[in-house]
Amino acid sequence: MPLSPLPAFLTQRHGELHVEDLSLDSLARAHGTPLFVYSQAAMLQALGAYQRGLAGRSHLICYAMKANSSLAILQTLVRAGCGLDIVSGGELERALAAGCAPERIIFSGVGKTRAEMRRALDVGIGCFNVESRAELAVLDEVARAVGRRARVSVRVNPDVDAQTHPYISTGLKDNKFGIAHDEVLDTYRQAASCSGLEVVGIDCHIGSQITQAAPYLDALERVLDLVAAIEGLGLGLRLHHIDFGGGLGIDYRGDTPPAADALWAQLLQRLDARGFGDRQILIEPGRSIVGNAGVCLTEVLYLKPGEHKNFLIVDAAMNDLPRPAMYQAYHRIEPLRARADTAPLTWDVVGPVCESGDWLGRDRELAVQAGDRLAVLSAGAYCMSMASNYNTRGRAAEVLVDGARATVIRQRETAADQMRLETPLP
Ligand SMILES: Cc1ncc(COP(=O)(O)O)c(C=O)c1O
Ligand SMILES: N[C@@H](CCCC[NH3+])C(=O)O
Repeated sequence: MPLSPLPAFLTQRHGELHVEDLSLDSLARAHGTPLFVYSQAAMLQALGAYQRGLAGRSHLICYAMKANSSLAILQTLVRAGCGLDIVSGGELERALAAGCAPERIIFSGVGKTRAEMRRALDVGIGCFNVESRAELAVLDEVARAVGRRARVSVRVNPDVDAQTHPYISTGLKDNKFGIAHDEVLDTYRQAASCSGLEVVGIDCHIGSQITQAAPYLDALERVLDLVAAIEGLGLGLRLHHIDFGGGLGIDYRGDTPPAADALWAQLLQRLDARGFGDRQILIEPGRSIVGNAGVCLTEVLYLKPGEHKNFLIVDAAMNDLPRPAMYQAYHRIEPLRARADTAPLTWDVVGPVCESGDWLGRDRELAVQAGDRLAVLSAGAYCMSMASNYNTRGRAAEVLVDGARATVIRQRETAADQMRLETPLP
């Protein structure tokens, strides 16, 4: 697949890669590597495409914070009008710390605990996206015990093939997510009979890194069929909102997902044609907001040319950026400074972690020397939020760029930080 032009926030100036108005090499020198650098303008621009697409409609864009849950990024998006989609008690606390109004928080996930439910009810979140009948019963019990009614939406599994990596497809019968199509009406009957619950919506999320409009259109038709059936049950149910989940893909390697505004123009047309244009629309985008707004900077430690393979050993690794190891994902890799004095060679870009799966890119043509720095592109989503301390490596630092201003939004983690919660034996 041919590579696309660089994302708009990355430009080549005088042979150096810049993010907005700042040289990435200068940022790497100032803050060390590995370093995540995010462009505020890029994420606001991505959000803007959804806001344009849904303008004039009652809607709530709940950024799926699992994609990147940095407090500063959450604040940026919340201040720009986002609600948040959370999947754990930890994310709930972060969402509140970032200043998100509780009623603009929705809670997804198949394994919510009673304690998480209680806390979410105490602060008054907007909606629970319930994923099983057993969860519905527990939520009812917890809500009654604390004297509240939980607003619920049932996450349906529409059995639509999102045509994405099997690990990130969620809307097929074989996936653990959502309530099977055939059980949806009974689930709404159950919900309607629970005094601790208030039915407010329906929800569906079919997967991630979806690069075509067709799966969304299929899912929409199925969900609307269900809305009609639910409201026809004679239980007096009227669904206030319809949540279409997230999942829109980004360009990693010449991928061409539809633009959010264009996709929504199509979806809204169908929604209106089916007579449901008056419902509030919720969406839960993650990757498409932050994915291409971030890069991970890394320094070349050693060149290790070999008979069969040339290895470029860099200081970022699978613990910082797990997507290649987990999904064989492709992330474009670019030198921060162009080099005229070195012939390009084909390299496997690998990290220092003791696993053969610790690679960031394979067979990459690069002209580099030890000490050079590289940018791993499309690293704004599911990189830092999936980072670990494997090999007792500290998590990377993070910088948010706004024009010519760079703000350190997370310090580099030290070994002492990692040991803070442990109790050594006497
Ligand atoms: C329930 C739910 N909502 C939203 C998202 C966000 O997806 P994406 O980052 O692909 O937009 C996910 C992740 O796939 C999810 O599981
Ligand atoms: N972690 C996945 C996306 C998971 C989406 C959450 N359901 C990725 O990096 O592509």
